[in-house]
Amino acid sequence: MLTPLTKLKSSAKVAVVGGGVSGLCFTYFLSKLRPDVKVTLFESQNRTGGWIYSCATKDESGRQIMVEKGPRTLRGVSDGTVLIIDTLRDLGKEAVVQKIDKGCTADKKFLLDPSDKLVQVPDSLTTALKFLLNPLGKGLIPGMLGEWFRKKSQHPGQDESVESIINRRFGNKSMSNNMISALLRGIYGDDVSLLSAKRTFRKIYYNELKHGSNTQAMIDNMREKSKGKKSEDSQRPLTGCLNDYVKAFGKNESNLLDLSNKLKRYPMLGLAGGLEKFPQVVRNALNKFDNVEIVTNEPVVQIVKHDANVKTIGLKVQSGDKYEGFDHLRLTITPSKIAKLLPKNEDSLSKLLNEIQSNTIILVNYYLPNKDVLDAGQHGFGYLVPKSNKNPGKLLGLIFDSVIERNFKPLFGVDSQNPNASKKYTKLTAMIGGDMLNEHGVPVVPSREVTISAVKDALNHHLGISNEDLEAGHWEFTVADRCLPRFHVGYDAWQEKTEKKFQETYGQTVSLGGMGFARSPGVPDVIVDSFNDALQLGR
Ligand SMILES: Cc1cc2nc3c(=O)[nH]c(=O)nc-3n(C[C@H](O)[C@H](O)[C@H](O)COP(=O)(O)OP(=O)(O)OC[C@H]3O[C@@H](n4cnc5c(N)ncnc54)[C@H](O)[C@@H]3O)c2cc1C
Ligand SMILES: C=Cc1c2[nH]c(c1C)Cc1[nH]c(c(CCC(=O)O)c1C)Cc1[nH]c(c(C)c1CCC(=O)O)Cc1[nH]c(c(C)c1C=C)C2
Repeated sequence: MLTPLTKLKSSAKVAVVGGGVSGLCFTYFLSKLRPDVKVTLFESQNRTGGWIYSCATKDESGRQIMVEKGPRTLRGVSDGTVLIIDTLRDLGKEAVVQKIDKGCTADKKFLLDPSDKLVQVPDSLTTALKFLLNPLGKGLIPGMLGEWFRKKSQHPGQDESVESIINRRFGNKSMSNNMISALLRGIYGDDVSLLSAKRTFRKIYYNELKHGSNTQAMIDNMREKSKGKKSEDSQRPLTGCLNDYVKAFGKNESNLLDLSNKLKRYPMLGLAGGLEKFPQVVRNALNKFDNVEIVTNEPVVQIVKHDANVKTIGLKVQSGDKYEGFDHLRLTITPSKIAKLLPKNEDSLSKLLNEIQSNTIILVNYYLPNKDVLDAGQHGFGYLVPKSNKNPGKLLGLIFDSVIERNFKPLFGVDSQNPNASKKYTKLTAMIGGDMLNEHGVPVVPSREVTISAVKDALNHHLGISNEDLEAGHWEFTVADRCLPRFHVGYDAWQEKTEKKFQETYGQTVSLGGMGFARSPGVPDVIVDSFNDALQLGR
């Protein structure tokens, strides 16, 4: 949360709504910090983990396989990733942590050009030249050369769309229509003409606000670096959440600093057996905590607020049971889902929450045993589809899971320990829709058959995979219904207003977490947010 939280009284009772990674980690950190506090976590499904779902299934020959139906990688440069890895170490599971080496095959990202050809996102002089010669690179050089001279926003400090700031800074529409639209689709599943620059493109936004241009920001930062003593990473003290984490749990600071610096060397990390290993490990630990109760298969349907002289808050669940006497309620579900829980007389708060809708993403997994149908030149992390592509299948992008899995290496073990390294198989995940599914603001989801057929066409056209190989594969279809909040222009202001309204209405008895209220929607970010709020409440 952006707003401060007050320390819980001794032996307080806390309710957590949502058993995704936010709710699990908030519960884990708080119940470790404060064994006197009793935490009850409510999860509507029969499993915890939320969108992190490494699904065990069988291929056409009945062989056990795992397909990711949500996230599969974590970025290396993030305090949240340090918290995840250190928690796995604490729980004796560090062996599952895997890294992707910088510059390895799986670190290559591609964009789909207007003629459905893959073009690698530049990571060298050769790939930069190829990119500039492709229509996707149109406007890049003149845009960058003239950036320093272009006018700043007429309304400094006011939010605007990513498309608006990119077109102004780079003096053309090609950048936002091509590379930028693709990159943001690959995180937010939404459109650059709607996404908030202040929230989703902070660097570009604050560079212009503070330095006048990105070029000037680069010059100023280089001057700062040459002025200041370049202290080695290893000597630079931990700051922010990691510093708090060391103090709160009595961690060895240099040990954590080493881990943080080690992780910064890797663009991505993953877990052997799937990313769901992490929420599973945390869940298993929580099952052994005396001060934690986890209630699954029980959707919370209403928050029960009492009149002013009663300081506690209650919850009603779908079965009709009521749970009373909580000193604090932690909500980790999306804003529009929170709105559904509010008492009937809170229209203004409900209206405010409903201003933020979420996009639906369809995930289609393809698995083909014993054959790698991707050409060597296509091996990489995956590809994204820019706005400039016709894109009849409404593809956001496609992840080459088998390439990632073959390139995973144990972070703490010996490199040779990856059983997939020499395996011949193809595993891909197509992500479809996002804002492209919306008709009058409401997601319209095509059938499994229509969607899989569109993905087959796309794999045939974009990657040259034969119909025979496509028909021989195993297919999975998952609708991640309203999974990603829409971070549109004005989102930061909306969050401040909503948190303030919540505190006016509920005082300190409610806090807001999860993707809608963390700095970014990624797993590391929601975990940092969970730790920070648990620390404020539990300090
Ligand atoms: C397709 C996709 C791909 C992604 N890829 C990446 C990636 O590569 N890297 C990355 O870092 N992040 C990625 N993310 C983001 C990542 O999934 C989220 O950061 C993380 O899962 C958010 O966890 P959460 O606990 O905040 O929310 P959720 O996972 O949504 O958990 C909320 C939980 O609350 C439960 N719930 C809902 N309503 C109620 C109710 N009324 N009562 C009780 N329980 C309720 C739900 O069942 C769910 O279990 C991706 C997300 C999606 C959708
Ligand atoms: C094609 C659609 C999507 C792909 N992933 C997501 C969508 C909508 C969702 C998503 N992916 C990432 C995050 C976390 C972001 C953050 O704040 O850390 C979310 C919500 C991770 C991510 N995806 C890409 C990058 C560069 C990152 C950040 C680094 C990391 O965490 O690994 C780009 C990307 N996403 C997809 C593809 C195919 C792709 C690049 C080729 C799938």
